[in-house]
Amino acid sequence: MQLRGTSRINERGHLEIGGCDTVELAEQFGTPLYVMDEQMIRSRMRAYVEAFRKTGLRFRVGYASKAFNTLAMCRLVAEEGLYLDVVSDGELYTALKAGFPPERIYFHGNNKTPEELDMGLEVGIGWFVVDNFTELSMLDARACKKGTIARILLRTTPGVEAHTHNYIQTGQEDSKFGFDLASGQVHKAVRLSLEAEGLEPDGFHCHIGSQIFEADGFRLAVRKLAKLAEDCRAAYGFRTRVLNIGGGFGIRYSGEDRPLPTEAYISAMAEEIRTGFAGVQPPEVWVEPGRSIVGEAGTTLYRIGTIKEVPGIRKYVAVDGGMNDNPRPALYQASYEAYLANRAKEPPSETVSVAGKLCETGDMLIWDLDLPRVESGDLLAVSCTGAYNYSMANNYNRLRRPAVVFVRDGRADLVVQRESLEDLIRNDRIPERMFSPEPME
Ligand SMILES: Cc1ncc(COP(=O)(O)O)c(C=O)c1O
Ligand SMILES: N[C@@H](CCCC[NH3+])C(=O)O
Repeated sequence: MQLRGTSRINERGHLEIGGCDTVELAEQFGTPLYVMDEQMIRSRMRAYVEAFRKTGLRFRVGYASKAFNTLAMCRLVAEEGLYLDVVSDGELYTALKAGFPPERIYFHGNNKTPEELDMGLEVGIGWFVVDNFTELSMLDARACKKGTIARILLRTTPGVEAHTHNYIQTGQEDSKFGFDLASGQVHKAVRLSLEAEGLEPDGFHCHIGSQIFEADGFRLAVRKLAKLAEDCRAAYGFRTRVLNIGGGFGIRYSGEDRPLPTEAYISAMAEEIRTGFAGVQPPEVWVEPGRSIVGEAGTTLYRIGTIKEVPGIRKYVAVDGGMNDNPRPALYQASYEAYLANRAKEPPSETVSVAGKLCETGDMLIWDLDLPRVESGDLLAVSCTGAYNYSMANNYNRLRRPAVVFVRDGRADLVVQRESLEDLIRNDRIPERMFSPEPME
């Protein structure tokens, strides 16, 4: 059992997070419940800032809010002084409602709608990360119409694709995101944005993948962008002020995962920046981690309900949530670790598989998990659910999305209320014609 952040096992043999007994949290807030270790989130953010400070480079750390975006989370990011990456009007709206300074927000996405561009311009966000030529001209036109100038980064597809354990160099990258580097698309984008009256290009962005465990892919991406920056300086006199290397830093979901320490990723990038910009002022370097800020700080508490044994084959224990609150196992075959929060000191004595409660055979959260003898009513804690769980949760089977609490120093604060049955039908309408007096056949 790996205890992360402020997690520990208390005298009662219960899992405790942020000084709060999880058995009590489950009683107070119900289950399923997302528990977020606030101190751990903050220290993950500070780890990036510290790692960059040591490099001596100018830098910015952004938080990719797609990983977990709520009012309280945006407020926390604001307090920590980070930038915020949003990809929709919904994420932007949440940030603004949380009082996040718009000038520290930047807008991603491969198909921002005209309304989203207008919203960003209206509230004065810091940057748009322009993804394609359609967006380039649309943003220019809309900025001109408003009599303003939009600062932009150009999203590039550098031809580096990183996966958990390795990276590949691709030629003409087949991706829906960004301007392709190999074919020269990005050069055309630089020229167009320099000519555009409503745009001010500040630099480049790339994102090479997610859950990455080595620095080589990031090194190569920096080398490619440094070369691009030099080519654009030589060709158009364009000075790259910002290089955003994206997110994707891996975390440890289970024993096999071996992420590098944050400092190792950042110092590797910094080395490439210094080499790539030798003799000239290096740009400000940005990263935008999501998963590695919140992933390991989240734990989901489930109540175990039914138990079914298929003799000689497998024992299924079912929890009161499933692929609606954590779609990652079903979507990506993601694996998770879990333990009994109410009997955390007991050694494992059986192997079970954890099923969700949804009407899908694929609704399995964990296969072959070693636990003490499980009983109905036990509390299961699944760790590392802070990223892409709440944010990807849905109402399949009309299940209600769980509540979220932030825990810290023995305090538990409800930051997202559990959905109610009423919430589920709030936006439903029955057409008037269905109220017709004629009897239904
Ligand atoms: C453009 C961009 N930036 C940042 C991220 C965050 O990635 P991660 O959560 O793996 O750090 C993503 C998601 O993969 C992304 O698409
Ligand atoms: N949602 C994915 C990652 C995609 C990140 C967005 N580019 C996950 O849960 O791992």
